[in-house]
Amino acid sequence: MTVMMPLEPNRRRSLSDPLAAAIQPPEDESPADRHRRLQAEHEAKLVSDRIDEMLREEKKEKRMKPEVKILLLGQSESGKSTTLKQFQLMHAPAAFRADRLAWRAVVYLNLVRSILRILDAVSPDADPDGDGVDLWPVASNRKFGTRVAKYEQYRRALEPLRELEEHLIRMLSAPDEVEPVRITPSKPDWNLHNITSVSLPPSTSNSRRPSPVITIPHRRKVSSPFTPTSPSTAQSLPSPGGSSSSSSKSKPTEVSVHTTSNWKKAFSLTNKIKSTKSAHTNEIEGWWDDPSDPVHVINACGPAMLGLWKDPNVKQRLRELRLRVEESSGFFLDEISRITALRYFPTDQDVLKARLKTLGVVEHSFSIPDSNRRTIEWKIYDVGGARNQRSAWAPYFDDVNAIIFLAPISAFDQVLAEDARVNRLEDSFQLWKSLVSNKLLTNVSIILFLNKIDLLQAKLRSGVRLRDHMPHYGDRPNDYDSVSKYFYNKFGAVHQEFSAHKARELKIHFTSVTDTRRTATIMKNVRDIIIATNLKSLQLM
Ligand SMILES: Nc1nc2c(ncn2[C@@H]2O[C@H](COP(=O)(O)OP(=O)(O)OP(=O)(O)O)[C@@H](O)[C@H]2O)c(=O)[nH]1
Ligand SMILES: [Mg+2]
Repeated sequence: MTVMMPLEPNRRRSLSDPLAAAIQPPEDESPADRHRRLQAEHEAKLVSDRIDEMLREEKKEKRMKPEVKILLLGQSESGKSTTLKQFQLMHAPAAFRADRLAWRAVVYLNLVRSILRILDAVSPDADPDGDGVDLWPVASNRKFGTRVAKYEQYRRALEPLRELEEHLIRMLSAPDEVEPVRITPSKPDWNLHNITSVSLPPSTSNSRRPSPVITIPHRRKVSSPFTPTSPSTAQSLPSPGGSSSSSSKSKPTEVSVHTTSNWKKAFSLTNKIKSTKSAHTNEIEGWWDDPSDPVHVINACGPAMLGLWKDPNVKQRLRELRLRVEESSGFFLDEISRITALRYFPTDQDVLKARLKTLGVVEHSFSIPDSNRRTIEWKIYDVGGARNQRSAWAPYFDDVNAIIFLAPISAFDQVLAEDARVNRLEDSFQLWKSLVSNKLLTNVSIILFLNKIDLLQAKLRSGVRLRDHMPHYGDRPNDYDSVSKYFYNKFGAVHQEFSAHKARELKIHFTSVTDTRRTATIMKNVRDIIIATNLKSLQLM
C-alpha cells in the first residue's frame, strides 16, 4: 500500500504538474512548520509500512491456509443437507448445538405435516386418485378398504394443527419478512451433460451465484377445509397471505424461507430463553412460559396425534393404500410423546432427521487441521437437488476440488416429487451419468454415496421386490447384499463407461447419513482421500 508523500522542497518538481504544485510546501515555511511537516510525513510512512506488512502477512497466511472446495450433489431428498449437518456436527459442534432450538420449528412442522397427511389419506372423503401423498408410492386399491371409525373424532381434535402449520411456515419465514418468499418454478434445466463450459472466471463467479433460500413444500392436497377453532386463535395464527390455503385443490406454490440466519431467529435460544433466571421465582424461564408459543397447540394435540398413529384401523388403511409413512422425510411419528412435551428440546439426531428443502446454493466454511497440523479451509456447498434447481450448480464447477454425489438407493420404487412420471433411481442414474461425463469436471475427484441403506434394508425386509420396479434385476435374490452389490456395480459401470477422465479413481461408500458414528468414519476417510488427490493444487507438496 502506498500513502502519498509530500516531496522535499529542495527536490526539483515540474510546476506544470498540478499534483506536484498542490503538495509543494509553502515558500515561506517556518523552521517549526517544516519540522512538524517532516514529522507528519515520517508517521505517514510508518503507517504505510505497517499496512504493507499486514498485506504481506495476509497473503502468506492464505498461502499457508489452503482451501478445499466440495460440492454436495444429488437429487432432492438424497441427503445432501444431512451430510452437511454431519460435517458441522464433527467440525463445529458448538455452533451446531447452538442452533438446535431453532430446529424445533422444523421438527414441529415435519410432525404436523405427517399427521395431516395421514388424516387426509384415511378420510372417508379422500379422493382416491388424488396425489396428496406425493412421495409415497401410488396405491393400487384406494377406493375400498378399512374404515377408520374414529376419523371424525381425530379430525376435530387435530383441526388446530391446520392453523399451526400455516403459523409455523410464517414463523420460519423470518419475523422481519412481511410475506414468505414465493418461488416460481423455473424451467427445468437439469441435464448437466449439456453444460460443457462456464464462462465465469473464478473471481467473478460468486456474483452470478444465486442467493440461498430454503423451501418448505406445501402438502399437495387437503380434503377438509380450514376452519379456525376460535376468533382469538385465528387472529394470533394468521395464514400466510396469498399462499395456497389448506382447502386449495390446485397445485400450490412453494413457500420458502431464507437460509441465512433469519429463519432460525424466531426459534433461537437467545430469543426464546429470555433470561436464565426470573428475578422473583428464581426459576428458568423458557418458551413453555410463552402462551403464544406453538408448543401449546402441539402439546394439546399430542394425545390425539398418538391416538391416530397407534390406531390399528389407521395402520391397516395405510397398508391398504401402500403408504409407507416411515420412509418419508422428516419422520417423527414414533416419537410423538417426546416431541409434544412442553419442554421438548431437539437432540442432535432430531436435527439430522428434520427436513427442510434447500433452494439455491448454501456455502459453509470449516477450518480443519490436517495430519501435519496445517490448517485447511474447507468450503462446502450444499445445493438444492430438485430439477428446477440444477441449473444453479454449474457456476460452482469451475473451481471445485471434489464432488460428493448422493444417490438414495432405497428410492427404487418411488417417483420424483417434481415429476411423478420419473422413477427416483432412474433420475439418479441419469444425473450420475451427466455428472461423470461432464468435461468441466474432468479433474475433479468424485465420491459416490449410495445413501439411505437403512431404508433400503427395511424396504427389502418388508417384501418390496426390486425386479417389480427394475425388470433388469431379473431373478436375483431380493436381499440386501445382492441388491446393494447390483447398485454398486451399476453406478460403477456408468462411471467406467462415461467418465470424462478414464483414469479417475471412483470411491463408492454405502451410507446412511443420519447415522452419526458410521458417517463420521466415512467422512474422515473422504477428507483424507480429497487431500491426497489434491495435494498439488493445494500446494501441500
Ligand atoms: N433414514 C434415513 N433418512 C435419511 C438419510 N439421509 C437423509 N435422510 C433424511 O431424508 C430427508 C431429506 O434429506 P436432505 O438432506 O434434506 O436432502 P437434500 O438432498 O438436501 O434435499 P434437497 O435440499 O431437496 O436437495 C431428511 O429428513 C433426512 O433426515 C438416510 O441415510 N437414512
Ligand atoms: Mg438440502
